[in-house]
Amino acid sequence: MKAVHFGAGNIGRGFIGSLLYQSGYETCFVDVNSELVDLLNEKRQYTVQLANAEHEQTLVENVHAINSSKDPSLVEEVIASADLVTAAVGPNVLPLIAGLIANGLRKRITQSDKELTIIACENMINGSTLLKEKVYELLNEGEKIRFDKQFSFPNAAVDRIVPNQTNEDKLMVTVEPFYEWIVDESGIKGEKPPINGITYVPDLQPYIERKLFTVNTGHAVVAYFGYLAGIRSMAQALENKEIKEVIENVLQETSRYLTSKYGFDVQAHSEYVQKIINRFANPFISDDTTRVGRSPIRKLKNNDRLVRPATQYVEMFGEVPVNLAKGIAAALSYNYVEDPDAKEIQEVIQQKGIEHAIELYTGLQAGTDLFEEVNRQYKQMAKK
Ligand SMILES: NC(=O)c1ccc[n+]([C@@H]2O[C@H](COP(=O)([O-])OP(=O)(O)OC[C@H]3O[C@@H](n4cnc5c(N)ncnc54)[C@H](O)[C@@H]3O)[C@@H](O)[C@H]2O)c1
Ligand SMILES: O=P(O)(O)OC[C@@H](O)[C@@H](O)[C@H](O)[C@H](O)CO
Repeated sequence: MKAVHFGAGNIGRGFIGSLLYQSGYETCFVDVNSELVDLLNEKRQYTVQLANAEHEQTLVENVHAINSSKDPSLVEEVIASADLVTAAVGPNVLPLIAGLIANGLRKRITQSDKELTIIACENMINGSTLLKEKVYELLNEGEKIRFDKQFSFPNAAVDRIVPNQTNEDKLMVTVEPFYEWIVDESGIKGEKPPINGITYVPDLQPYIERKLFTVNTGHAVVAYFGYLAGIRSMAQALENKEIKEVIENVLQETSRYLTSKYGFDVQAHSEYVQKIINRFANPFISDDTTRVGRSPIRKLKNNDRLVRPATQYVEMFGEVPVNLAKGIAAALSYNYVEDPDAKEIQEVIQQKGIEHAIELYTGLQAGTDLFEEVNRQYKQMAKK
């Protein structure tokens, strides 16, 4: 079986590539990083190391790579004959790979009527749907009808902490032992991709919200408060009593929303939350607050990990989640100059004021209780 995976980065090699290999796939990575592509083609294998006391290592074999900036037509060819296409490039990059996927699928329909599943493995709600929309924007009406018959873009939730890598071996990836890959099975055309480790569910919404509004909400809050406290290590940030308290309070709010909305068992959910906080503190993993806090404009969007659970909470309980509001204020305060999003937010705040920035980045309306709470918390933080 042949898989094409866009993005040979942390999660691409450390999680998706590894599971694909264990499931019998030969994987072609597609990336724009020449160094990575060349190394993958030279070695044809890489090591995944677990961040635990044993530092267990496994070899991932049967891999090669294509540089899509140099050889786009090769990418289209491999898509035409693939058994699976996956991507983990970041939500903002999905539109940039849509053209290659559209052309690869166009080529495929001239060669066979075999179905194909395309899965975006990004930290966002409806990632594959976004990718599909971007692909379909490039099609004519006839192609859309044909694509609908043959291709599916099921949404997914992926969970495994893979920090930025500092290993001497540039292909080796250190990953946490835990992983979860949940895929929406409704609408898959043909056979569900046989991947050991995927859990197929009939409705992804509870799972993606549970993951994004627990793992990623909690992670982002620790990252922003950690950075603001001058701490660069995620594990160290969690040793700070105030930050630990903030994350616990924030996750109590998201837990109240998630258990009420989806009926998750309260005790089981509380264990899930505790397990996640322990994962963040894994002493064998070295993760940076600036990786976890990266791209705050994306993270502040109204359907992402901070604002979405907050607005849902207001809608469901008629109360303002003050801790989530504090997390949003911390994201707006994040002033790491090497992050282009953080830099832009700080410039907008300086030039146009915090009220303008809250409206612009979160979509919250001035005058609403949530907006005013974020504004109040931001100003309180700025005084410190
Ligand atoms: N690292 C994690 O812990 C983790 C866990 C779950 C989900 N994710 C999600 O996976 C996605 C990737 O995250 P990551 O941490 O692996 O990032 P990363 O930066 O390590 O990897 C992204 C890769 O995509 C490549 N890329 C960029 N533009 C491209 C293009 N046009 N075509 C092909 N490749 C391109 C980059 O060169 C890089 O190798 C993000 O959406 C992230 O939220 C990450
Ligand atoms: O990848 P991002 O920027 O959306 O979020 C940063 C981290 O929270 C994220 O990469 C986690 O490590 C991952 O989602 C764990 O499953």
